[in-house]
Amino acid sequence: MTDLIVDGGHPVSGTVRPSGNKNAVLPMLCATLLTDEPVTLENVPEISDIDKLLAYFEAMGSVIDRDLGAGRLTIRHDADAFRAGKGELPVGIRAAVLLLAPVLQRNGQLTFDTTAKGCALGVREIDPHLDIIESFGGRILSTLPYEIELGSRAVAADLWPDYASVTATETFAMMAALAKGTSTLTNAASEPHVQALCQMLQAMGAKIDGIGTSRLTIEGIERLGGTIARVPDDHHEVATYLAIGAVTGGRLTVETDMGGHMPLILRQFEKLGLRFEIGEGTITATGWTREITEPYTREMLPKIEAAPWPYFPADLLPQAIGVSVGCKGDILFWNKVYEGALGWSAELLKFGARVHLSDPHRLIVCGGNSLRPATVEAPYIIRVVLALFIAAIQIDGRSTIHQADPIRRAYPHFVEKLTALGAKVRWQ
Ligand SMILES: CC(=O)N[C@H]1[C@@H](OP(=O)(O)OP(=O)(O)OC[C@H]2O[C@@H](n3ccc(=O)[nH]c3=O)[C@H](O)[C@@H]2O)O[C@H](CO)[C@@H](O)[C@@H]1O
Ligand SMILES: C=C(OP(=O)(O)O)C(=O)O
Repeated sequence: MTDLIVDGGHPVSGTVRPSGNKNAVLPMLCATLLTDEPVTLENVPEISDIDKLLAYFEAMGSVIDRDLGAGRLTIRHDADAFRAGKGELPVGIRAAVLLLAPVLQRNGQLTFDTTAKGCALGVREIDPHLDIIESFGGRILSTLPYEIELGSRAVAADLWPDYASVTATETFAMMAALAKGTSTLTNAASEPHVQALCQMLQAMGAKIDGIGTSRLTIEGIERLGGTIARVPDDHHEVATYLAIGAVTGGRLTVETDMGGHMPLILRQFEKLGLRFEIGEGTITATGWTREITEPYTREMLPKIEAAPWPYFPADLLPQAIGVSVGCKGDILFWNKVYEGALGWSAELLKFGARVHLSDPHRLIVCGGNSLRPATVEAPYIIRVVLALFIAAIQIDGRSTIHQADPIRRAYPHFVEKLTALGAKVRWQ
């Protein structure tokens, strides 16, 4: 069942709890390889990327005890079991690249031939990861497949990469935590999920300064221990549910402790006419004016731009685009991260929207159109399925989204959660 059938025009109202953040739980799971002691993760979401990662761990001989209902998972990698394992690195998930550092730290060598591509957003580079590994003393012996060796203990490094990469910062943290000496990373990514990984490493004994900033300093230690860590709620999911509630004319409350991370995100959706109420541990979408906030600078087009944290996240830009097709005015969306993240936007024309792709990074959506239900094709991009869904659910009548299953990578029980809130949506 890969198609989503959406009967739009019904209010989505009530209260929902978000799941754990995919982009936090994946590096946290990979970091469990840095110790032989058990690690317990709480608030673990039921998503397909985790299933792939756990299948790999099991094939390598790791011991996993997962309580799906409680969202709890305990994992232990005995040194010998993992060394002798015959698992293949998972494909179709970007997080495969997050296995390079901890597997090297554990086994001293690694062979891989996966391209570690997840969503089809353009080139998904592995160079920043390999640069970091080489800086810590790793040697690339061959390419395609890549054979990497880390003969002895990693040696501390000072790095200042071209840009703030989420997964490359996580690779840095996993190399530096066990390296000999003190390492620094300037131009570090600081997304909530990067912070969550660093906090978990700290709880395992790592000495990390600068969490949440663009400069990380890590004093390496000889061994890390087990811990119990909670995966943070997914701020992307929080914003997505709020958008769905608002565009359907519902009143939707999300219960979460992520409010501190949300001000800039909510402000971008407010530019599209969404209205919110902030409570103690809750955010409620209360309405949608459809009016786009006009800048005082009259010669400027209203715009929403996505870039590395603390900017508006690239993983929320599609959802904002999905809202905007129902607005009355014009607005520019600017993806400063990916060079191939907007090609799907022609699908919006099928709903009767008017969009203009200025270049691979910029899209102008012209509002005020009368929209109609449509059958659309989703690319292999999780958040674009949500964009098409948000467009569909605001329009009276039945729409179909083909190949919608990438949402299983990040939005657990999507249909069940929405059905409980009054949405008319099902898999087919
Ligand atoms: C498993 C995981 O955590 N995936 C997330 C991670 O992917 P990932 O870590 O792959 O994304 P990066 O932060 O490396 O950025 C992706 C690409 O954008 C380009 N780039 C990025 C930043 C920049 O300032 N300049 C620039 O050119 C580079 O081509 C880079 O390869 O971060 C992305 C950006 O938040 C998110 O969309 C992904 O969901
Ligand atoms: C782009 C995403 O994921 P990945 O990097 O895992 O493909 C995403 O979570 O939106």
